[in-house]
Amino acid sequence: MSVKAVFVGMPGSGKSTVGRNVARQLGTEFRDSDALIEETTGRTIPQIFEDGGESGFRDIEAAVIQEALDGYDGVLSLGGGAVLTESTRAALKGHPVFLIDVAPEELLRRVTKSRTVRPLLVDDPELRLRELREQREHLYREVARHTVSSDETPVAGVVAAVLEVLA
Ligand SMILES: Nc1ncnc2c1ncn2[C@@H]1O[C@H](COP(=O)(O)OP(=O)(O)O)[C@@H](O)[C@H]1O
Ligand SMILES: O=C(O)C1=C[C@@H](OP(=O)(O)O)[C@@H](O)[C@H](O)C1
Ligand SMILES: [Mg+2]
Repeated sequence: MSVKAVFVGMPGSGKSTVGRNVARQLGTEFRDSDALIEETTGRTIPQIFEDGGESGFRDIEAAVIQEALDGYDGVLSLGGGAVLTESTRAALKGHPVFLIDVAPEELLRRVTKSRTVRPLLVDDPELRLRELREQREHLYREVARHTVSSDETPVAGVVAAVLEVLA
């Protein structure tokens, strides 16, 4: 028994949305690391960043992901920075990890429109997205077994592409 699909990629790429829909189509459980973090701590993501900074958040995130993967056979979406933690990258080895790839302009449109507060992007989303991509792109590529492009593809199309790989 092991996880059916894990989603990684930049903040705003659609991991939570696509993961939830893939799970629904497969008739399986869905977990999202950010939702699990909020459930287990009883705090919101922005509060956790305020209290413990990014490093405090990463520690909680890594622990939650380890636990979420243990004996799990559903779908799991990760937060965009989860791959920064080495133990998380190691835990993902051998699993069907999907990278959702989105061009910078479209990513900016999505995070600007989305209601989710992403503390790392609040100041200057365009600049921050560029910096985060530079830091992380190689890590996304390292952990991903499959890459699905989502630039102009509606959610249903991305979900269909994932299901085709899993079929
Ligand atoms: N393929 C897509 N096309 C258009 N908008 C999308 C697509 N996928 C996700 N979105 C939108 O982009 C925003 C960010 O999606 P979300 O699932 O929260 O991304 P992530 O979990 O990767 O940060 C949401 O408003 C969502 O509705
Ligand atoms: O990229 C990041 O470092 C983060 C992405 C967010 O998740 P999404 O990628 O689902 O937006 C959330 O985990 C937190 O705000 C930090
Ligand atoms: Mg998300």
